[in-house]
Amino acid sequence: TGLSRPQRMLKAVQKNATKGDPQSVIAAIDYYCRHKEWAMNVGDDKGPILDSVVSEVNPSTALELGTYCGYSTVRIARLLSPGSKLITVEFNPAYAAVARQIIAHAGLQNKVTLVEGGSGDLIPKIKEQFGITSFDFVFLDHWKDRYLPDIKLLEDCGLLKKGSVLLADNVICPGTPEYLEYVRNSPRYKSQYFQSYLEYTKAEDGLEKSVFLG
Ligand SMILES: C[S@@+](CC[C@H](N)C(=O)[O-])C[C@H]1O[C@@H](n2cnc3c(N)ncnc32)[C@H](O)[C@@H]1O
Ligand SMILES: O=C(c1ccccc1)c1ccc(O)c(O)c1[N+](=O)[O-]
Ligand SMILES: [Mg+2]
Repeated sequence: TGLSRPQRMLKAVQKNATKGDPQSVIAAIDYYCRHKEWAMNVGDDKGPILDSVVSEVNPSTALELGTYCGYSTVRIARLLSPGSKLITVEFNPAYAAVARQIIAHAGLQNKVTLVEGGSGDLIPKIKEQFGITSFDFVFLDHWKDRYLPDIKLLEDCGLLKKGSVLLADNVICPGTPEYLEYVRNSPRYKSQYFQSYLEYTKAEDGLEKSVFLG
């Protein structure tokens, strides 16, 4: 049956992107997904919004839930200051294998720790395994029904502090109604919606930025 979609994406990166150049990796993936075959990367409409929030927060510690092929991992890691760390979580081993190669092609492997496993299993182990006391920034982009349970888990594990920023993809399409209701009505969060488009399409989608108030 040949190569998988992630493997075809990896080939496009290896063919068209310059090793050690994150911007060319991002451009190669966006070109492939816009002109050859759609894939569920945050993409080049929402990507600049992600970039602006990451740059504003300038996190020392960052967490990404849902790696897939590593597109948003590269977007985030390329903006991190020296010594900052991004942990990204992916429970599909085939996707994780492709992501490692794409992250390496961008030359960002020293800034990124890719953990294979489920977010629900990993989050409670983060403090002991990585010596991280809290996250400055969290990008939520895994299965949409996991957003709410996982932020509650982050709260309960004491991994959020006053000022921690959560940025959630797909709050309109496919949609995350329970998560939105929670962060928009909880006194513990200050939320803001950034309207955009579902990656590589004209459908509406957007990102929700929520600041933890402690
Ligand atoms: C939309 S894709 C991630 C896209 C990526 N953030 C980007 O923008 O390039 C969602 C990914 O989350 C993974 N995933 C879903 N639920 C998960 C969970 N509970 N723990 C870890 N990975 C999960 C899926 O296997 C899939 O690769
Ligand atoms: O759920 C889908 C989906 C549903 C149906 C078919 C393909 C993808 C999706 C669509 C756009 C996203 O940005 C995204 O993060 C996801 N996801 O899987 O997490
Ligand atoms: Mg998404």
